Amino acid sequence: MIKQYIKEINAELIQLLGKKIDLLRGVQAPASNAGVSPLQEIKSNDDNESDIPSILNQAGVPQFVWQNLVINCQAAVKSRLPTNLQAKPRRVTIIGGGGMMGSFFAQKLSAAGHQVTILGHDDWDKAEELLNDRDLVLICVPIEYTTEVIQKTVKYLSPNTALADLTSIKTPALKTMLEYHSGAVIGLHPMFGKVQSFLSQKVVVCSGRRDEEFQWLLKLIEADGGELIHSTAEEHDRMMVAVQAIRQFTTFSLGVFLAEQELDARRSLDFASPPYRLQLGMISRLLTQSAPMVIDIMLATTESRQAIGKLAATYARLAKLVKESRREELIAEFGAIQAYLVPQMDCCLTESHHVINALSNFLNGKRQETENVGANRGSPLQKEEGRRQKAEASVF
Ligand SMILES: O=C(O)C(=O)C[C@]1(C(=O)O)C=C[C@@H](O)C=C1
Repeated sequence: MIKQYIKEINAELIQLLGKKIDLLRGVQAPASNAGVSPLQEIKSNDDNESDIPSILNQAGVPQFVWQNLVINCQAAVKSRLPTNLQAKPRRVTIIGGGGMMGSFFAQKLSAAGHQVTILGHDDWDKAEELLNDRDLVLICVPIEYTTEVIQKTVKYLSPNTALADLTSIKTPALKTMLEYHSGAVIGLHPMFGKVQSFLSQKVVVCSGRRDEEFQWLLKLIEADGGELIHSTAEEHDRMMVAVQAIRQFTTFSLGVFLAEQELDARRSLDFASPPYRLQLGMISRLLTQSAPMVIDIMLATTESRQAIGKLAATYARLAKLVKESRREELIAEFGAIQAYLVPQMDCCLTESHHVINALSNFLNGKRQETENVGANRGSPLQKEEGRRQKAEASVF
């Protein structure tokens, strides 16, 4: 009885969500002659959202449930943007297509109807066949081999083949591609590790030559919800000092330090605040990446090596203040970064609230699961309650 009722509610919810997503897709349309797009119209009407907290309250729906729904609807709207991907199937070879990023691109390109071949490191005897007459060759090998592989690859390419690479440092790769290949060239850097789709992920695009020959590929990324960031290779590499080298060094060195201290990480998690959990999460994530890639990103440019050296000097200066208990000076340091960084980073604060909310939801789900399993091991009464909770959870 209850099961049937929940099924009906689910069906109603799904229908309504479908309606909302379709409607939002419709309002993504550009501005009409009157000059205001439907999306601008919705955004300008703040009253739309102002009564939501009280409606949620009356219905007994926690705020986070609603927030997650809103975010996921927005993601669905983006990922379902109409595309013209079916236009023309391309012949693509991915060099290094067996790695995480290479196989991600291989899967996305195949799913969009393109003919994808992989050239792995043991396949160079078949290079002639695998690289000849391609629309696109995508180089996706570790940073340390990129330049060498580009030089090896171009010998097999016709000027009609477009050449792109996905490496994390763009200046040397783009320079080598332009120097050795006379056809279309572009440098791409997907700013993510393991993901299921391009949704809300950024891909940096560094123009090389005849960008128009890559439009079908860039559209494919956008149609899957990705965001393209156009930049020169030099600007990209400068930005990577903060975005990658410094951040990875900070995470890496914290990991090294915690291991040196023989931290009982598992036990510490029993006491963990959400930010501490996230910090350990970042270390774990770093450790799933390839060690040479992480280290090569830190060593990539003179600027990144120098910046890491300066960071160490800042640590040393602040550590001295801490060691000597110079409280007022440390508070002044805090004030200085508040004044400089806070006005530039308000969106990051909001995002951190979302991440922490999502983490709390996830942990809550896990705790309920454990309690259910525990209940299954208990008395007949506890077992019955456990079964009931489990059945409810699976129906929903
Ligand atoms: O772990 C992640 O999700 C990452 O974003 C990985 C990450 C990064 O650390 O910035 C690693 C290397 C790539 O060049 C891009 C992204």
